[in-house]
Amino acid sequence: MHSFAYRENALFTFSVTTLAFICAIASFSDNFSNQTPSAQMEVSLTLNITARLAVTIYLEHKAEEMEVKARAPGKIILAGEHAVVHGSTAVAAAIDLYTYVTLRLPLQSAAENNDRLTLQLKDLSLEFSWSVSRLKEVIPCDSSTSSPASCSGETLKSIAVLVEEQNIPEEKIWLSSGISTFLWLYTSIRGFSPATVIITTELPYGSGLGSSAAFCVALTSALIASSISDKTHREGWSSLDETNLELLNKWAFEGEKIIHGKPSGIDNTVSAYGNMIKFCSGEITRLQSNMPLRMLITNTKVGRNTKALVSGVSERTVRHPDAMKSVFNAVDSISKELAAIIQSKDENSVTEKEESIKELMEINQGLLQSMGVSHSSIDTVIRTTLKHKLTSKLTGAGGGGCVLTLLPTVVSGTVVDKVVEELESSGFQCFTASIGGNGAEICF
Ligand SMILES: Nc1ncnc2c1ncn2[C@@H]1O[C@H](COP(=O)(O)OP(=O)(O)OP(=O)(O)O)[C@@H](O)[C@H]1O
Ligand SMILES: C[C@@](O)(CCO)CC(=O)[O-]
Ligand SMILES: [Mg+2]
Repeated sequence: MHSFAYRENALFTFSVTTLAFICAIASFSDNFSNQTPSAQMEVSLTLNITARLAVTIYLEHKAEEMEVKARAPGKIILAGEHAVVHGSTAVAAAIDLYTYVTLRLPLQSAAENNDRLTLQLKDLSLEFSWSVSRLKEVIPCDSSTSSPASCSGETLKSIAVLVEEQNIPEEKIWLSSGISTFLWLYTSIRGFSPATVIITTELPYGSGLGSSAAFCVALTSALIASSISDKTHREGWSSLDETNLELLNKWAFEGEKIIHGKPSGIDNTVSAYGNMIKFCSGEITRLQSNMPLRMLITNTKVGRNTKALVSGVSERTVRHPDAMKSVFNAVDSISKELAAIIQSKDENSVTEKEESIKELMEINQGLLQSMGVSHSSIDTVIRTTLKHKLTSKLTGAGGGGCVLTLLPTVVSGTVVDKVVEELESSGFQCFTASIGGNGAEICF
C-alpha cells in the first residue's frame, strides 16, 4: 500500500518536471539565438539542471524500490547490571556508537520478480538469503501479528531450521541467535515479503555495549518506519513519535528475549529512548545529568555471551536465595544513590560527587564479583587503572567484554594517555564515547 504511495509520488514529480522541461524548451527555442551570450548561458544552465532532475527522478522510479534507514545506539550501564534482571534498579546511558539498518523493499512490479529476503552483514562480509516461499513453508503463519508478541518455542525451532540451512561459518556461529531474531522480527512485523536488509555496526559484538539491543532496536525502527504513511524526504536523522517508540521498544524486547533468554529490557529501552535512564522492573525514569561524566571504555576483547551469564546468576540465586537477595538489594541502593547524585543540583562540588560515584562503582564491582560475572581480564583492567587512582567496573553482562573507568574532571590528559598506553600494551582496546545522546532514529 505504502509502496504505491511512493511510486505515485515519484511519477507525479516526474511528470511535473518533464512538463517544466518541455515548456522551457518551447519558450526559449524561438528567440534563443537572439539572446546575449550570458542569457544563452543562463538558459542552457536551466535546461541542463531541469534535465538532470528529470533523469534522476526517472532513475529513482526505475529503481523500483523503497529505502528506509534506521540507527540505534549502544549503551553503558553505570550501575545495576544483572541485579536489574531480578527487580533491582539500574542506571544506563546511550553512547554515540550505532548499529545501522538499511531496508530495501521492492515496489509491487519488481516484487513479482524478486522472491527473496536477504540479510547482509556488511562488516562481516556475510550474506544470508531465503526465498519467501521457503519462509512461508517453515515459519508458522500465525507468527505475523500487528502487536508485539513473544516468539513461541515451536516457532523458534522452525526458525532455527532456516538458520541452519545457511551454513554459518563455525567461527561465526554466535551469530545464529541474531539471525533467528532477524527472521522473527522481520516476518512478524512485515509478514512474508521480499526485501534486502543491510546491517553495519560501530559496536563490538557481545562486549557489554548492548550490540544485541541496538541490533533489535535499529531493525524494528526500520521495519516500523517502512509502514509509516508520511515518507516525505527529510534531511538527516529524525526521531520517531512516542507511539512508534513505545511499539518498537516492545518488539525489540521480544527480539532481545531470543538473544538473552531473560532480559530485563534496560538495554533495548535505553537504545530506543536514548539519554540516561533509571530502570526498574520495566519502569523508566529519564535522568537529567547535572554534572560532567567522562568514562574510559576498555574492551578486554574476551568474548562472552550475555544469555549464559544471566542464566549463571539465576542459578546462583536458586542455590542461595537469601544471600543473593541481599546482594540485589545492595545494588538497588547503589543505583538509586548514583541516579540522585547525577541529577542533584545541590552545592556539593563536582569533585565530591565524583568521589561518591567512584565509591559506588567500587562497591557495585564487588557485588558483581559476588554474582560470579567478573573475569581475570576485568581484574587486570581494575588493577591497572587503580595504579593511577582511577576506579573501574565492568559494564553490561561481564565475563570479559567492556570495563568502564571514571575519568574525574581533575585527571589530566597525560594521566589518561598513560593509562590507555598501559591497558593497550596488555592487548586491550580503549576508547571514549560521548554519553547520553540520541536514541533510535530513522531516515527516508
Ligand atoms: N549487528 C548485528 N548483526 C547480527 N547479530 C547481532 C548484531 N549485533 C548483535 N548481534 C547478536 O547479538 C549477540 C550478542 O549479544 P549479547 O547480548 O551476548 O552481547 P551484547 O549485547 O553486545 O552485550 P550486553 O548484552 O552485555 O550489553 C551476537 O552473538 C549476535 O547474535
Ligand atoms: C546483564 C544485563 O543486566 C545487562 C546486559 O547489558 C542483562 C539485562 O538486563 O537484560
Ligand atoms: Mg545484549
